[in-house]
Amino acid sequence: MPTSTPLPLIDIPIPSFIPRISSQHATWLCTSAALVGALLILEQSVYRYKKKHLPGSTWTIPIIGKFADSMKPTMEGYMAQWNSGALSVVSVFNIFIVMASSNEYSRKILNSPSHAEPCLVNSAKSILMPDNWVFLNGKAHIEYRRTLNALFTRKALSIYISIQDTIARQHFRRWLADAAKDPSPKPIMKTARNLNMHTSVRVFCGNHIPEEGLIEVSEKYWDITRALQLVNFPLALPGTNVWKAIQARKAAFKWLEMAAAKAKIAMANGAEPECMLDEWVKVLRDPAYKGRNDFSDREMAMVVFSFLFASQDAMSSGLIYGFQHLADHPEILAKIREEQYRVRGNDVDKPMTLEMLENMPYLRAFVKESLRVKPPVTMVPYKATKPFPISDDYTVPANSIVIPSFYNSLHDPSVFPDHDTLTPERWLDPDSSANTNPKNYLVFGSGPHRCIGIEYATMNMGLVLATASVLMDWEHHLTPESDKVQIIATLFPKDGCLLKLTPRPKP
Ligand code: HEM
Repeated sequence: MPTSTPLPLIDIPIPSFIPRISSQHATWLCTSAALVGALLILEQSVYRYKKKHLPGSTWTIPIIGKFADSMKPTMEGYMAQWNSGALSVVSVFNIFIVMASSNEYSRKILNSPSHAEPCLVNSAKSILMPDNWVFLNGKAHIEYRRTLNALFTRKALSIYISIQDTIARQHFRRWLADAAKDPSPKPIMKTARNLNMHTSVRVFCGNHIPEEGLIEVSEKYWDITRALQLVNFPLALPGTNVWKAIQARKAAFKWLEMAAAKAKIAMANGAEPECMLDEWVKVLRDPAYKGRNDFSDREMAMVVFSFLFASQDAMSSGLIYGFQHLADHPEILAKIREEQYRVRGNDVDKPMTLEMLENMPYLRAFVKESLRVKPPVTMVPYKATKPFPISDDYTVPANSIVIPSFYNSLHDPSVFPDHDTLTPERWLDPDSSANTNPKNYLVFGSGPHRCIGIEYATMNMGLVLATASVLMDWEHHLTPESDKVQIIATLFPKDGCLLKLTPRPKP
């Protein structure tokens, strides 16, 4: 019997300082080793079976897979993966991941709700709360989202734009005052993030949140960004990123719920809407409105929080690269300014309106192009809910993660000649390949989960950069890291974009 057969190991002379292993122990050790060995072989076999002919490592590192790479993602690493094939695979902690890099496959994933649905990073459910609308799918998601469309109508956007204008000017005054005290170039990572957070909180909640609430939400938000990394320690133990993010969400919720309650009171008292929550309550109270109208303060807070969650990092990334691109391309900045002075009639104090923005095609083309060259979101994880026949010769196994990536679509040389060059003009010619291939523009995704905040996001980027261009001059202090990308949920210049700001004389 194998259990009673003396094992060669036991016959080897053992140094006296090593405790002698009894035959029972040895059997136990051998069985365990055999079991571990069998599991490791099984792990490799399952990986190879799922991988089939797709590019990717032939073997996966036992247990952890590509965990080390995913802890410190780099653009170069992602690009190597995307360029290895239109579909390629990796495995992290035995989670089988199919990466799609071509326009065809990326769009197919985004537009196949019966086979794949968004799967935010593991930590998202504990941060956003499991009953947040962003986790809905199918019909329930479509219906919920329809009610939220009321928050992004032209009427709603015209309320938001005046708040955005006021806040951008306040921040630029502060930026210039700080630069006057210390004129050395400073990274705009933090200042641009603060501007965005301030804008979002006031657009979403108006003055229903006091200044101290705004400060608390802004300061704690970085904890949420950190917990959004693709890979994080999964348990929310005290001190971990996810735990800190949950504390930040609790603090934000306190203020957001209060704001929802105050908006309801203000609208019941006949006030005019001054922010998104007001506008939402007003729509719900309209006798002509036929949809659901029983939104609790908590549910409204969850929606507003989902918008903050979805927008803060992407908007900051877009804005920071907007400043960097303009500084590095003075000829483009000059054209933006020319358009600004013309549309504003040389009055740089004139607040921006939707009508003015509509008369600034060059600005809009620049925003679109800047987001194309450096898309804030390069990919969105989805999960295959059942076997997903994505191509003629490959079916994504059920429960795998399947990640459409946008970078190759946005840098496809056949659609965007000179794809790495920032050329706003490509959007001004209706017959350009950029305009005749709108399906390649995946900056905001595609399909049922396509970004709901597109109009608001592009309006905000345009307004901030345009207003900055007439109030300030900025010089980019180049470092060896300026053109390198760091990925903190979204893309940022590795050196944080160091700018030297000075006030710009009025025309
Ligand atoms: C430059 C800024 C932004 C970028 C690049 C961006 C990009 C994206 C992308 C790529 C998606 C996933 C789409 C998909 O799966 O097909 C998304 C979803 C979403 N975005 Fe944005 N976004 C931005 C700003 C905003 C803003 C300002 C808001 C809210 C005010 C917002 C709210 C959302 C929401 C709620 C979703 C999920 C929609 C759903 O599941 O139905 N985003 N965004």
